[in-house]
Amino acid sequence: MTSRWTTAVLDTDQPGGWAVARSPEGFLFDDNGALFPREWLKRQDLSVLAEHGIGHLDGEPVYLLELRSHSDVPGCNWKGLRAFMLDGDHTVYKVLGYAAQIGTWAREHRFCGNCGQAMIQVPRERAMYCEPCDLRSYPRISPSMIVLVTRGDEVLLARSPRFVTGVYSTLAGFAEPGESAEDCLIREVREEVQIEVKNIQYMGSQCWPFPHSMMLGFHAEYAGGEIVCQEDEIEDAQWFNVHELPPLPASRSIARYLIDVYVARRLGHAEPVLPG
Ligand SMILES: NC(=O)C1=CN([C@@H]2O[C@H](COP(=O)(O)OP(=O)(O)OC[C@H]3O[C@@H](n4cnc5c(N)ncnc54)[C@H](O)[C@@H]3O)[C@@H](O)[C@H]2O)C=CC1
Ligand SMILES: [Mg+2]
Ligand SMILES: [Zn+2]
Repeated sequence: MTSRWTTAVLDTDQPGGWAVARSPEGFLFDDNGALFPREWLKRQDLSVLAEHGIGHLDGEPVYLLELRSHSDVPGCNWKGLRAFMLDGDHTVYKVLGYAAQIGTWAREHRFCGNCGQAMIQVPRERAMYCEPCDLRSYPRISPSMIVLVTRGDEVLLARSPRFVTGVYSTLAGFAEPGESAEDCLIREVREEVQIEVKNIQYMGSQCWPFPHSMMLGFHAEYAGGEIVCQEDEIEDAQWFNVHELPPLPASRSIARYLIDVYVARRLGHAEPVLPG
């Protein structure tokens, strides 16, 4: 299967193509979605911070206009990336997720972290460059482990105070320097619920552009301990029977995929497919 969306570093001096506009309020959209004819979009009254050529959608070039602030465009509105993730065309969400990560990274790397001088976009490469320091900064990706811990018919799910009311999810956390994926997983499960795990199995990965996580998904079996929730991070954690699950995370998340796969295996149903 050929992919509808491929990333590329495009020359912003070339005319034409599609463009998306991103402000701190999210992406601009109208009845046709979030992709606009680029020449039309550039004629609107937008406070453009930077333009990036980000890839091809169905063979057409796509650009990002990263804005300082949002402004009123007749017939259009602004919407956050999360809303595009929850609903609508998955390929468009992938385009916007990539655009958001490039926009965030370029915005946060306008100045050199070493000497503080202005950095420049490197032509034909996704990098910001400081000439005096000969320093290149590339888009940042933060590896995060996410794990479904199980004990027979039971799955361990937890709530962060940040979650939507009632929703329980798998445990997750960012890798620290010096850790393997497995080290991180074991540490996060210990820190968040004081449970020990065994038989760690890699299940798949997912880009999570909020703002730049790369989720590495695992399954692990319970090996010991009683649940003790980490203060401030975990509001509640419980063992749930696969027949009596609480409200779960969004269907496009890897958290949901990890849960759905295990439930399907226990119940002998067809396994779901991880959204890319
Ligand atoms: N796609 C999915 O299904 C899910 C994705 N996630 C994502 O996984 C990531 C990690 O989950 P959490 O439980 O929030 O992490 P966590 O358990 O490591 O705790 C969050 C804390 O980590 C620190 N932190 C923030 N950004 C960091 C970074 N880039 N590197 C290192 N430490 C950082 C902060 O102190 C923050 O309060 C988040 O981006 C979250 O949105 C979480 C659950 C489901
Ligand atoms: Mg966590
Ligand atoms: Zn510098």
